[in-house]
Amino acid sequence: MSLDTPERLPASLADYQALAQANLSPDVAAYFLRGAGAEQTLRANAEDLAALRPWPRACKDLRGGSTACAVLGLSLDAPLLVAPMAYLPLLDPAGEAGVAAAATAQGVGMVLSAQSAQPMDHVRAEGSNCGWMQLYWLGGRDATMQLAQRAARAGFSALVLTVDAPVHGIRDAELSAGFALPPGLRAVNLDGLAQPQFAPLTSGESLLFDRVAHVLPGWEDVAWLCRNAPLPVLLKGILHPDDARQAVQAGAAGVIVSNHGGRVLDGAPSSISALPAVVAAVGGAVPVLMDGGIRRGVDVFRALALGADAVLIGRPVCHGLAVAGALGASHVLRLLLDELEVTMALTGCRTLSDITRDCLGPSPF
Ligand SMILES: Cc1cc2nc3c(=O)[nH]c(=O)nc-3n(C[C@H](O)[C@H](O)[C@H](O)COP(=O)(O)O)c2cc1C
Ligand SMILES: O=C(O)C(=O)c1ccccc1
Repeated sequence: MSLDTPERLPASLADYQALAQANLSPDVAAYFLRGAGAEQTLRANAEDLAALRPWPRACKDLRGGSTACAVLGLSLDAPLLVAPMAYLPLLDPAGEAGVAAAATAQGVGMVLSAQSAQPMDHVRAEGSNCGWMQLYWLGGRDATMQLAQRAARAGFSALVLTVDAPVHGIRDAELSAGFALPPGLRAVNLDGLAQPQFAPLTSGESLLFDRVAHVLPGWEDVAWLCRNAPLPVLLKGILHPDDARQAVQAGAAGVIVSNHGGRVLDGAPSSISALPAVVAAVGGAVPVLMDGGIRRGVDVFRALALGADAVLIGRPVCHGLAVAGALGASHVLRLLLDELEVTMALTGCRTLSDITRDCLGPSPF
């Protein structure tokens, strides 16, 4: 399939994925599309969602239905946000600002990556629905707080602290394709913030355990950030219910169930399989979001049925951006929204609160 054959327009996110795969250079495709290790978790995210069966219902009253919702103060047309993703201008010059404009046009939210290659003020000027800023722990309290303050000044309304990637996952496909950032592309929003410097290793020392581990955050640092940051802090990358309980105890304003799209610990449980236990552990104290493997509107429905308050979309937005710039990203989001509405209508759900565990049919096994 190619964009030169207008008689075959992309009709689903799968079409966009195929087009993006065909058109991107192998190294960029490896970075954006592939996962860690043998990609077990990347596959499980989608497969475990697909195993859940929406249960059709007949003759329900659908008048006045809506997908609108509020998530931690964000008013959205549907419970959908673009996930934070680094270095989007590698796919199209519109980059993060183009995706923010697309999200805003479609009435969904967006989380800006700390590794955005465009300044946060510019991104928000192009798309005000880009309301949350993601960050990593920057090696110490001062630098992390400085970034939080930059985000507050730029008008973001929440921070998303990613806690599932204290070290990079080992991404075989990226390594073998030789992916490297081209000169000129960098995380501009981190300019001027102190980054940890490591003393040389002596023999027998491990870079990870003897250097990096000394600048990683503990729960006391997370609690400190939640207490002192100028904005509410969600934690992204929670899979274990005990971590979810810790997050609430530390003062997190929300929890995002995620395995980083299968890019960090290969073999980790799929997000959807981890969701119910996290929802139970949080017990309604704060919103629970999830991401990983959402490729159809029915997947959004499946996640909501298992208790998510909203979902984040990662790679499909990259596919749309790579194929047709901001318009492609916008169309990808539109397809998801249309599919969600149709799924709700066919399962007899008028509003998001109608989407419950009972809306899923018996397992085929
Ligand atoms: C190319 C790429 C870059 C990413 N960069 C970040 C990042 O900077 N920060 C972060 O918290 N997560 C990052 N993620 C993870 C996403 O936010 C999200 O958790 C994941 O992509 C969701 O899975 P999905 O791609 O199957 O939808 C990245 C994911 C991809 C694919
Ligand atoms: O690629 C990623 O998934 C990611 O989260 C990241 C982390 C640091 C720098 C760039 C991207």
